[in-house]
Amino acid sequence: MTRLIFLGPPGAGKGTQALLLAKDCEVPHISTGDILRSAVAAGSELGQKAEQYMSAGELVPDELILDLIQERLGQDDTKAGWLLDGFPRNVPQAEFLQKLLDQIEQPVDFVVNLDVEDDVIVARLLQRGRDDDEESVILNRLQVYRQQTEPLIDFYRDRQQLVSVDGNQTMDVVHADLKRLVLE
Ligand SMILES: Nc1ncnc2c1ncn2[C@@H]1O[C@H](COP(=O)(O)OP(=O)(O)OP(=O)(O)O)[C@@H](O)[C@H]1O
Ligand SMILES: Nc1ncnc2c1ncn2[C@@H]1O[C@H](COP(=O)(O)O)[C@@H](O)[C@H]1O
Repeated sequence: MTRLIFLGPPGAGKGTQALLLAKDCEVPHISTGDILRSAVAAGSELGQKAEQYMSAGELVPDELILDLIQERLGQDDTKAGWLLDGFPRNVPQAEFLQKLLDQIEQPVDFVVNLDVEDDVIVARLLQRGRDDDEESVILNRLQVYRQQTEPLIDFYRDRQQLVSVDGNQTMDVVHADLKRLVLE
C-alpha cells in the first residue's frame, strides 16, 4: 500500500519520479495536469474552461479540480494506493484532500517535497518544451507556485507528513532515494 503526494516547483521532476515509482509500487500515477491536458485535447467542457488558465500559467479554479480528484480517488484502481502529482496546489485544495482522505479512510503515507533551484527549473522546462513551457509562462508558474503552493510545505511540515528530497541530482539518484524512502 503506497499513498504519496508529490510537492515541488514546476519542473522539479514530480511527474518523472511519480511515473517511475508508480511502476515500482504498482499503483496509479494521478496527475491533475495530465487529466486537464487530456480534457483540453478532447475539447470537453472541462478542457474548454481550463485551457485559458493553463496557457497563462495560472491555477484553474478549485471548483473545476475538487470534484475531479474526488471522483478519481473513488475509482477501483486506487484501492491499493496512489501517487498524487500536481494536487493539492493551494491550501484550500489541501484542506479538501485531508477531509476526503479521512472520509474514505485512505491516509497519506507522506508528502515528498522535491527541492530544486529556480535557474535549474527554468533550464529544464525550456528544454521540455510543453505548450506552457514558454519563458514568460514559466516565470508566472514559478510565481504562482511561490504564492499559492509553497505554503503547503509548512502545511504538511506542521502535520509531520513532509519529507524533503534533493531534486538536483540525476533522475536515477532521485529515484533511488525515493525507493529507499518508500521501502523503508
Ligand atoms: N533529476 C533530473 N535531472 C535533469 N532533468 C530532469 C530531472 N528530473 C526531470 N527532469 C526533466 O525536467 C523536465 C521537467 O520534469 P517533470 O515534467 O517531471 O517535472 P514536473 O515537476 O512534473 O513539472 P510540472 O509541474 O511543470 O509538470 C522534464 O523534461 C524531465 O525530463
Ligand atoms: N491541482 C491543480 N489546481 C489548479 N490548477 C491545476 C492543478 N493541477 C494542474 N493545474 C493546471 O494545469 C497546469 C499544468 O499542471 P502540471 O501539474 O504542471 O502538469 C497548471 O499550470 C495549472 O494551470
